[in-house]
Amino acid sequence: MICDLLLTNIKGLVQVRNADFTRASGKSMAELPVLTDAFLSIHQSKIISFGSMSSMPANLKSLQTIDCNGRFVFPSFVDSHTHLVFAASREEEFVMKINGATYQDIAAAGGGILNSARKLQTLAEDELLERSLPRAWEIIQSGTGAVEIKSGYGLTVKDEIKMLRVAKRIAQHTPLTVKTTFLGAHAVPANITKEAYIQTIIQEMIPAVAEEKLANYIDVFCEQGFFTPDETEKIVEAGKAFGMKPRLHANQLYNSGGVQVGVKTGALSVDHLENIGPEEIEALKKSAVMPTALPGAAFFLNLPFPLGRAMIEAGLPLAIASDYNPGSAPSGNMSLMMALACIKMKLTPEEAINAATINTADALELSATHGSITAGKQANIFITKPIPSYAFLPYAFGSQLVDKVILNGKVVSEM
Ligand SMILES: N=CN[C@@H](CCC(=O)O)C(=O)O
Ligand SMILES: [Zn+2]
Repeated sequence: MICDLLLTNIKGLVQVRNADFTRASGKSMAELPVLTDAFLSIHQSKIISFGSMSSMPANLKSLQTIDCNGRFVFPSFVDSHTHLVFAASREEEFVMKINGATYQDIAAAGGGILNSARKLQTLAEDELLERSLPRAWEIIQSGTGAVEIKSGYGLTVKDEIKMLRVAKRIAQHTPLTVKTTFLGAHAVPANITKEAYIQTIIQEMIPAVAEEKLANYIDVFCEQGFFTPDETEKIVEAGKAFGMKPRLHANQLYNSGGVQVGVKTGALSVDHLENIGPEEIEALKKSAVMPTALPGAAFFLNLPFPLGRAMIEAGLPLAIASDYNPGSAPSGNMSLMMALACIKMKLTPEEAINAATINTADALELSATHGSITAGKQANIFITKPIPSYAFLPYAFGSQLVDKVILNGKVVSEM
């Protein structure tokens, strides 16, 4: 028996699942199967076999072997919500926030999303790619193997198309698995009424995006001051007619009806959820929508953290993603997101790991290939530095504990 790559003496092989396990919910969020003193074999970009060292076949030969003594092996993170294609950072707004301005104050002063749009509109597609690729490599090095990337800083037909083309080109220039989302309804540009902009989204942007097959999904920033639930529904239904399934920005700044419209339109996920209550939890319980917390954004904007514990105790699944963007979450580090979920939302390490791997894979329709250590799945994994336990990853917040990254069966990053 021969394989391309063999990992031996793994202290803990984390998130070992059968192929039919696709989503952790309620009490099962607390269950995290871990195999101790394990091996894992990889061939032609897939996980072929794994088990305890004592059961490793004597005739298993490999072209390359990595001794993982003292180290844990995780499935790569799946980051199901990012805006990592952008032109430039926004530290000037960071300082305004420190001095007391709210997200809404900054948006009203022409900052926020419109600030990012102005910067992006002046860039050529290749330049935007050049600026975005280092962020893609940065998240690879911190353990992410699959990522969702949204448009929404273009806000004109040509600039939204440009953003989505760049998002798709990231998949050609890196080993990341990329899913793309059209978010033309992120903000209303200054030079057009909201009504006219919604018409542009529906009549021009969605058909153009669909024509070039640039987006898997459609998203709307359903929020007071941005798009109402009725407008959200109208835009989402127009996207669905072109084969784009919905996922929504919901209940970030206010309890503004995003969760309910997500449930009504059959969204794959409703993301943010800083402002929900019992009614939203009840609505989610009657649906298959994946509630997704973005703890980095709640942290950066000093918003209330989503009621993670309450959602899990209500029997719901929960996913966590980074929201990597220049305005509300300038970090794509999923270990940090897990730490925030544990510290601020009272998730246990097991719950946080499920939320950042198997559940985000489900939210991105990647369960067949990503999100767990399962024979036949894509060999997307990372090897930690020597650490005492898997819980050390969310515990030691801010430390870089990802040592080697293996994507599609190949070592792509080594510290
Ligand atoms: N809230 C809407 N969109 C982003 C922030 C965008 C920005 O401020 O640039 C978010 O998810 O937080
Ligand atoms: Zn977002």
